[in-house]
Amino acid sequence: MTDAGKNLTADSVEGMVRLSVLLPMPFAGPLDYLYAAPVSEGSILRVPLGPREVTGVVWPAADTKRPSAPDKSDRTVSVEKLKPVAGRVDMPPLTPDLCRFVDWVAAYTLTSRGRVLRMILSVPAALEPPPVQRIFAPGRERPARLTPARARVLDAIAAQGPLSARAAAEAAGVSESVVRGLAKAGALTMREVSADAPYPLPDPTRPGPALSDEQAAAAAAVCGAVTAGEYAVFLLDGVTGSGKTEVYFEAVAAALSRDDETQILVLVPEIALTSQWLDRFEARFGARPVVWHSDVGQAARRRAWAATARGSARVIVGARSALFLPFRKLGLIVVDEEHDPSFKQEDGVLYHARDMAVLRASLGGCPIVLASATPSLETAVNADAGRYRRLRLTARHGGAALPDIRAVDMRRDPPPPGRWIAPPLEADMRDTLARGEQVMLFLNRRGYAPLTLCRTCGHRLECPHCSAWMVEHRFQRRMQCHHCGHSGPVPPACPSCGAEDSLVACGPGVERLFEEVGARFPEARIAVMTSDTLDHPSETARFVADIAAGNVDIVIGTQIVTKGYHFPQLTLVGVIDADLGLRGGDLRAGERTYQQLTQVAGRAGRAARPGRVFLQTYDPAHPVVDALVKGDGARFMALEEDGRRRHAMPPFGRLVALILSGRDESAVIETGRRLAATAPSGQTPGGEAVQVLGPAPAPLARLRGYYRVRLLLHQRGLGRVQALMRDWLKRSEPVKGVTVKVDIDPYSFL
Ligand SMILES: Nc1ncnc2c1ncn2[C@@H]1O[C@H](COP(=O)(O)OP(=O)(O)OP(=O)(O)O)[C@@H](O)[C@H]1O
Ligand SMILES: [Zn+2]
Repeated sequence: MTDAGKNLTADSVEGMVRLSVLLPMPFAGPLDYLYAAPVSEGSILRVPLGPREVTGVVWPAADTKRPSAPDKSDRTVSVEKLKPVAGRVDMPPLTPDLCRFVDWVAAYTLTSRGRVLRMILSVPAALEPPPVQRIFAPGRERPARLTPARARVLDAIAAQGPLSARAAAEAAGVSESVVRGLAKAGALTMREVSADAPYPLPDPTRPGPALSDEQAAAAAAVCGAVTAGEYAVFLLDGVTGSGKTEVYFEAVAAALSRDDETQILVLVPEIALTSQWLDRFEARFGARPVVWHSDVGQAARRRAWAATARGSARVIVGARSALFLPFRKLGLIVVDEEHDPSFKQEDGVLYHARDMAVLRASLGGCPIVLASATPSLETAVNADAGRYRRLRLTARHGGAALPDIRAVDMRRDPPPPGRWIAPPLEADMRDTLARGEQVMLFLNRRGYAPLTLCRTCGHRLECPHCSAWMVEHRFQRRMQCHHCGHSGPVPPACPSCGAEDSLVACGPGVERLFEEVGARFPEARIAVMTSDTLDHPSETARFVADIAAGNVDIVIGTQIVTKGYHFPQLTLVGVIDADLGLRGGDLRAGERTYQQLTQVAGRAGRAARPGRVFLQTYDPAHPVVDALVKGDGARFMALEEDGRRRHAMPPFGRLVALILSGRDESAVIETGRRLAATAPSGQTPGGEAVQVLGPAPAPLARLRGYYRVRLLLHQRGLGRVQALMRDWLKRSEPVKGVTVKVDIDPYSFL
């Protein structure tokens, strides 16, 4: 890429050009700098800022169509005051559609463009020249003295090709000084190469499985759009185990086959990014994709970022932040498990990765596939309206039946006191194990018990920093707050009344369930899968391989087990508390519980033998339970849709949450009062009714020592709310020390 790009953004100023440069920092708009020559938009530069030198990007003029955020313009600064650019970074410019994406995300989420750019330039080290590595190859001289150690080094390099000193020493079982000695003697030559080996290329010409008619039709539709290179949104709506992954792999193959440059992004919920998925990809394409998520180390991040920017990384699979990677030529996006709540980012810039992925596809002109067995209502409504194209897979692959789901009425068939598995589930567990098949028990609660209280005085163990109970983790012998991570030893006596041996655990967590299962099935091999026991991907891989190989009889897990696993011998799923997600009554509680239980039920009977699912519930008539038992998800979603439509709730209306927090409770309350006093009400210019609810203490009224208060704006219609929100926020100053977080389209109401 040369400087003589065609998108010049600069005015000439006495031989120097004026460039508008956006910095990855929270303040409002781009700043102007001078440079000796025009530079293409998107180019990455080093510029002075006060005493520092920082990275910035030559920014295109605002897109007139975007919902514009008023920027502090820098245009008024006179030329003499502008500083020159310090230098250019050797990296291809960000593409025009990526720059526009930053503008749109910032405008939509009501944040500054600089903060969004910071999510793109997330790996500063990737902008440095790649680290080099010294490798040693055979030289011209024969060493005068050929000791056995030296001979082994020469043999290793002759066999394996050029090696680093460390690798050669390891291969020969000698110290590195032997390698260096050979180099000094001229028997080896040293050269410097980039430490980043290129990623192996996935091969799209390898044959995939023979697809069923339904699968083939779905794949053809997506491949058509991929080959045409045009924006289209597909909803791949297929029951669990129907081969959605196989279908989108075909689209990946089509995108790879287009040319040598097209890149593909697959977004998955973080915990679904499993070794099983990666193995499947590798089996299909002969190479692993580039992986991007929070557990990827610094060196791998740097390498992945740079390779994405340079275009040499072809397939990237990642959690939501992968959406902000600097692709050169994006030709396909897949969002797997599109309904998953973890696509909503709840820290920093609050965005929904699925929605922003659709935006990115539309700006970049590429197709996007949203895949799910339980599409979100948002997506389903878009599909029904014809904005998205729905592709259905109605059957499991290879004729496997969907599992038989039944409710266990806990009022009629309760487990004995202090136990959590009801008799009908226990009986089926015995039969299943006797047949040599596997059982999965699902309980979405980490730790031993959700609550510990004192039998003598009724005191409950609470987190000192949050309005939340401390959760006992018996495996680690500690109490833990699941909101802030605060932890401490299990107290020997009640901290309130001092009574000894008086603390009792209330309710079940997975660890307690483990205890019960161990006592009732002493012969069974039991594994507990939670984020506590699987804190590293390699550990998860081992666990999963063990289960798939049949070395485990009973798997007990939290939501971590619901995502995408395929265990052929697993035929029974027991949901210990099907009502758990329905309590609390947030807007999407029913929808989310339906989705989660469908996913976990979908792990049962995926291969030759049929599956059964037991839902333990105190309310078998609840519409969610009823829909699962009758296999009538469509009716449940229709009901849900009716309710939302009637109340003009998303996706038929809009919500914006304001979350106020600060150390001083009265300052937080006062800020809430001010915001309420200036709140919009009545009708928007578009004629949609708006109403502001609150301020009210957040359900998590204290978090990490901060007091929290919430307000909720509800607009009965889908007009844009951003301008209204900006005006409102401008009208009232928060009290000093109070932060106001704006959450457009909130998913969490805590
Ligand atoms: N056409 C096919 N030929 C051979 N195997 C297939 C085919 N389609 C699907 N399978 C296999 O069936 C199993 C289920 O498929 P897959 O995991 O793609 O389904 P899914 O719809 O993504 O499932 P879920 O939503 O439950 O995660 C996998 O082991 C997959 O390899
Ligand atoms: Zn806490």
